[in-house]
Amino acid sequence: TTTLAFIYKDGVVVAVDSRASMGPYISSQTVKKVIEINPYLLGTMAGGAADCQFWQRNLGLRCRLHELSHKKRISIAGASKLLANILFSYRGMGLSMGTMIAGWDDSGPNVYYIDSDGARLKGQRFSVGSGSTYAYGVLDTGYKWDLKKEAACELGRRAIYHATFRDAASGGTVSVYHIGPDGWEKISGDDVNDLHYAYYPEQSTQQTPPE
Ligand SMILES: CC1=C(C(=O)N[C@H](C)C(=O)N[C@@H](Cc2c[nH]c3ccccc23)C(=O)N[C@@H](CC2CCCCC2)C(=O)[C@H](C)CO)Cc2ccccc21
Repeated sequence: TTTLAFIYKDGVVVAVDSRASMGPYISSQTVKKVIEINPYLLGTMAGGAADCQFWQRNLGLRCRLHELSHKKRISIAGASKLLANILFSYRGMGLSMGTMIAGWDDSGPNVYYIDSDGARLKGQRFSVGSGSTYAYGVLDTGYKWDLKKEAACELGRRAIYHATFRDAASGGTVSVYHIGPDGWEKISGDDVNDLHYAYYPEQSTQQTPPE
């Protein structure tokens, strides 16, 4: 898996791949690794599939209960704390999760990294999963705080693409989301093979060979 999220001047970019694996076997090329907790909050998933899916859904339920009892949407800090506390309570019991909680609240764009060891970090750029080292190489090289929205989304897309090229446990499609003051929107979903030939047209067999 390769997932990433970063904040910049105009919001938050979240990008993920869609491969699930069981050892060397690719068990799926079409899994969703972004959970839409509410219109302003996204969660990303890496690690044990069942653990991620169960606890992120549980987080969504608890965020909704918070909203109903406080008549106000939960902050990103608050949502990430709910998840961090429950994972901490299960520490040492075998959960395996590396997730990011990203969104826009009164304090603007926010992203937190939370994992099953009990870590909870607020930050500007994170990448989580087996392909994260490759993604960081692209992300850290191309990042600027005042990127335009188009360029920010393309940076996220390219970082995940390059990770899927090198990491056998990442692949399928690259999904890119953007979170702004009006909430999240899905920007794109591209098959990594299409992206490959878009980035390296000279390798495509479709074109006429050079003279
Ligand atoms: C086929 C399949 C799933 C699957 O292959 N499950 C296996 C057992 C699983 O958990 N795979 C993990 C890797 C793994 C296997 N055993 C483990 C024990 C501990 C920790 C990790 C693992 C995985 O693909 N993880 C993904 C993220 C997942 C993908 C599925 C959606 C939720 C996030 C990754 O982190 C990368 C592929 C790198 O492992 C999960 C799933 C959900 C929905 C629809 C289909 C599937």
